[in-house]
Amino acid sequence: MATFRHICDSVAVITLSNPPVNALSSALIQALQKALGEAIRDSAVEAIVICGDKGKFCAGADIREFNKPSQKRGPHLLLLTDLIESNKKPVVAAIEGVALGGGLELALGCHYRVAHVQARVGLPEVLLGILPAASGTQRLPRLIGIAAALTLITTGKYVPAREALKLGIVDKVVGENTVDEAIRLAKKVIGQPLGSRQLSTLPVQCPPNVEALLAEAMVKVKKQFRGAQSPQACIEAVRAAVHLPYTEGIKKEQELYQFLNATHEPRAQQYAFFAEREVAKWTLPSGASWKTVSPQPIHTAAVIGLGTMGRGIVTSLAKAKIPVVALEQDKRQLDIGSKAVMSLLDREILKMEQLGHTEATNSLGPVRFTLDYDELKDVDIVIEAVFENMALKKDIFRRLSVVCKPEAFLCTNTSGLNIDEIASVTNRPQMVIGTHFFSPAHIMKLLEVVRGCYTSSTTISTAMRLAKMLGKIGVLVGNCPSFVGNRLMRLYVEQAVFLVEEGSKPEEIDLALEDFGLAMGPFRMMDLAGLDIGWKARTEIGLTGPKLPIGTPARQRGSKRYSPLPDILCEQGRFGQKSGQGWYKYEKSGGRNAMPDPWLYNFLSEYRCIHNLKTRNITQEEVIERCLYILINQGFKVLEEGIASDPKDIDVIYNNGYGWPKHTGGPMYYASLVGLPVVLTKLEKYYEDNPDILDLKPSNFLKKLVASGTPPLKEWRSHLGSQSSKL
Ligand SMILES: CCCCCC/C=C/CC(=O)SCCNC(=O)CCNC(=O)[C@H](O)C(C)(C)COP(=O)(O)OP(=O)(O)OC[C@H]1O[C@@H](n2cnc3c(N)ncnc32)[C@H](O)[C@@H]1OP(=O)(O)O
Repeated sequence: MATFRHICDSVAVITLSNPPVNALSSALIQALQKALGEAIRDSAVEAIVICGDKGKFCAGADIREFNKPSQKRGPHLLLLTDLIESNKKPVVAAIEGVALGGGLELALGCHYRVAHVQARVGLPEVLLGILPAASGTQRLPRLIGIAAALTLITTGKYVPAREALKLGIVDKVVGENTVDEAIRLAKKVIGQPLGSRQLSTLPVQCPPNVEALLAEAMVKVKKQFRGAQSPQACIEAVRAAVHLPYTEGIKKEQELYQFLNATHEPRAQQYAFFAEREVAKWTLPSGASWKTVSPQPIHTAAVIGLGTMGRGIVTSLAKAKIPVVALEQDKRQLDIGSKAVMSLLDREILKMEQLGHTEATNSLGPVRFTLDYDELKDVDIVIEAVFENMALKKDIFRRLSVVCKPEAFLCTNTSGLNIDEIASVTNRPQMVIGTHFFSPAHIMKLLEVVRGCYTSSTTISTAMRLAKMLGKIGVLVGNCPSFVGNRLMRLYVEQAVFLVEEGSKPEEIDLALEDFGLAMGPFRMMDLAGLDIGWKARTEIGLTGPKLPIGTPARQRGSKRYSPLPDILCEQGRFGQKSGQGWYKYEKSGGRNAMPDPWLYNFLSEYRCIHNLKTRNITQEEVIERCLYILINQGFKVLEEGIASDPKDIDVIYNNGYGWPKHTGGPMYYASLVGLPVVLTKLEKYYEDNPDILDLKPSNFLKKLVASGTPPLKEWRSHLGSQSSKL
């Protein structure tokens, strides 16, 4: 756990050991306390180095222990940091890999910190719904000042070693032999006064405008993490560091920690943390799984199409150091696309340089641009990323069948087209898979990996491995129109439009959902994405436009309610931000500043008049419930149909691809927080009021769970019964 071995020349080295990341479990904290006690008492020891086993200092408190009420990690760790700091023998932290959360707090208790150049440090507690409660909010501001500490503590950002050196978090950065260097430093400072190295005793250096700084930070986090309490508590704790002596500040830190711990946020965020790691551990009903099926190596890749998605995917591959061949259909598109890719790559290089990488250019994989399909003949994987047109995609896949080597995997980046139809035109349907990237593809963490009926488990394994190589979270889902993410999203957006027909204003709906915590309300999101995209898709399938049978009622398709509002806006040339007007108006075409549009109010009045729609007062509560519960209800249907195998798959998709607030855990976790009987009763009521909105009808699976006594979320899967899985 924590071992103490004697080193020559009187320096004791204590090694933290708790694989895989040396997290501070209560057992490790106890072992560390024991080892420290021994080293302090041992008169032959004059200095101490603390390091981590297997090249990782410490990833903080053991999150697996968070839900065990009897654990007392915090106070223990806090006492330990005080014990270390007040010790007369100098203590040096040798930071390799990571020093995060409690790991960094431990290092801040030490008198000196030496870091390996590739190490990262940070206080990510805020991302787990808590705050650094082992003195981090009090010691860090004393070390690096209020502004920098606020940024680190409220964002949870990981800082690379060189940046940590600039900020003053670490004293030295080394390229190798971190522990040896720490031992050398420890020996050198034996006998030197430690006063200035005891952070708790230092004054906080406050700029004159400190209150303004804190207020500004508060405004920022309230906007960025709407509805979440931990970022605000972090600021309150830093405010305590500004105004109170250290011991009083610590009391405040503990109080705020207890307050947060009593909310649902820590549990929700920690659920989200583990869910993200669990989804990589896929299992198929056949028994094949990540453990049994090896991925094939991917040394080279190709991307077809250099539109917005293709450019991001090429950049993402280059960032993962995978050599890419990027193909376009004609010279003009190739020129435009290649320039755009080069500019994205330049930005990546700049970012890396700012983070202290000296050889940033060499850390990207090479990209070759071409018009020639023959250049694809040797690549291990192809990702087609042309626009959403089935005929075009099929043409490309036919061609790939001929050109690519037989072992090459063929992926289609589609947000909803049928993978089986695409696979069926190839000579290797078992090697075809959907890879639904999210825009911007080089930044967004989510990758929906869509299994078709022919897709082999080796192909799944390879695509999931690719996600990991790209630093993304791959979530395996089944093949159905719009897969999981967009299938749920469509109903949420449609519900928002129905609410506008019934009397809400777009900005009221956006505000309600943004206050709930969604990154962007549905109308701002539609305007950003472009209303014409959905319009084209609806025109293609005959929901609107020339293919719509004559005599179809304007607000009905089959037995379902339909709103033609978005179609009419498009007919008026209102495509959203790109045309300067959509649900909102903008300062110019391409403008970002959404402003309520009086034109729309008049238009809506006329529309309601024509369709004989009576407006009514719609509460925020109804907006949230109808928009979110219809999405959640569809989540239950997706589980019932075996399109997703577990509620956490849906939550990971929403948290990482759709701006769902992580502090509520994701839509399915949120449903469990609200209580399934409540969700069911509300859906029943809304369905009764709106019998033509068929998707409000509660799913059988939701009803089954409630009838079974509302089991906890982790047991839902076992209640699915023998459904026909699409996985
Ligand atoms: C009154 C009480 C007050 C308490 C005061 C003290 C408390 C301090 C609070 C904290 O310290 S909270 C924890 C803060 N630390 C973090 O948030 C770190 C989270 N981890 C990561 O960011 C990453 O895992 C990593 C360390 C950068 C490694 O990333 P990598 O991509 O290499 O691997 P992963 O797949 O993410 O993780 C590998 C493996 O390790 C598990 N794990 C990671 N961190 C922790 C942890 N802190 N506790 C427990 N387990 C952890 C992770 O779940 C993976 O496990 P698996 O079984 O292999 O899936």
